[in-house]
Amino acid sequence: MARNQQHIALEGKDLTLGYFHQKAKKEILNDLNFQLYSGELTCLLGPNGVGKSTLIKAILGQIKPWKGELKIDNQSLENLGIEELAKRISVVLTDPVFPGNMTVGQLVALGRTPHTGWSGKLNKLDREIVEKALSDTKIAYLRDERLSEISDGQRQKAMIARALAQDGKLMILDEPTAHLDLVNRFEIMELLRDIAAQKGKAVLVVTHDLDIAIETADRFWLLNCGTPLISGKPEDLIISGKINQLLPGDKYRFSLDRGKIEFEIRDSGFEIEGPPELVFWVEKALRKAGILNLSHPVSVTKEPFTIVSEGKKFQLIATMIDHFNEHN
Ligand SMILES: Nc1ncnc2c1ncn2[C@@H]1O[C@H](COP(=O)(O)OP(=O)(O)OP(=O)(O)O)[C@@H](O)[C@H]1O
Repeated sequence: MARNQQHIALEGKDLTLGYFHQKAKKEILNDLNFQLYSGELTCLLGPNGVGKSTLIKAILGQIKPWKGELKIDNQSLENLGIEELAKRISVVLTDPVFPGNMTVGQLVALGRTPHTGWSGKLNKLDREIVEKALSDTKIAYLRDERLSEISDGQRQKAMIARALAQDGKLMILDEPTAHLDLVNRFEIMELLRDIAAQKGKAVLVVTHDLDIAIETADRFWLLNCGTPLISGKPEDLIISGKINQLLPGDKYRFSLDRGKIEFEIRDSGFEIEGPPELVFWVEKALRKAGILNLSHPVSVTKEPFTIVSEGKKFQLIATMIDHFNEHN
């Protein structure tokens, strides 16, 4: 969808947030401006303690902004009651507490509560929506399983199914992939991306999982202490170097070539010849082994992988490092 047709589901204007702590004002975020678009998966990234959860609390109406305004569908949050917010925003928070003997089906049905009232009685449409949420998240087979008897990844999908059944136009998830294995982390994020794209929802995910966020997110919001919120396509933020906002100091840098965080590459004393992708891994292993310069030139060849140094040949980096350590 072209930008000028994109629907702004949530907007923050000059937002300042904080807490009252022991009678003193503790400002956490100031003058934030942002727009969250429908149909997109947006990942909110930033260091520990920068205020990501604080921003989520404000969006959920749990804390009031000290300054500025939050708008949902162009309506000020202040004018929306808690019940109205519950219909518009589906939330998956970290470590939710639900009784272990509750079944997956019952949990997902709870998502309908804002629509059914507290009686919790589901009508035909509610039941259809619950079934659809179970099938969209591919956990219909877990319907009768108890929450205490399924895996963390399955429970996370059940929480997402519950949020889907709630059917808010906005979905907010705080670290939904924490504690999951690599495949499940990808699966959850891809599921969220599909939900955004196919159902036109605005999905905001707080995450520390930079690799997977790069693979799946349509947009990043980068938060850092004392700087404005940076919003953009992950690829644009990588190319412009703005992604390095996540890495204060000069110890680490985001490598444009490799697409991940690395130690800042300073001029090394290495003279290694060969295909760049092999030289890269040899240099990395040497640096990790504390070897920061080589007294002799080294060359690397492919197929079979061979390292040649001082007339000696090594088929493994480990053997070369052992040799180097023994003779230096
Ligand atoms: N209820 C509270 N009262 C006072 N200060 C608080 C409260 N909750 C959080 N803070 C402070 O606000 C700051 C931001 O906390 P927040 O939980 O929003 O950070 P975060 O970016 O979500 O961190 P993390 O990545 O570790 O989850 C921290 O300094 C924290 O100590």
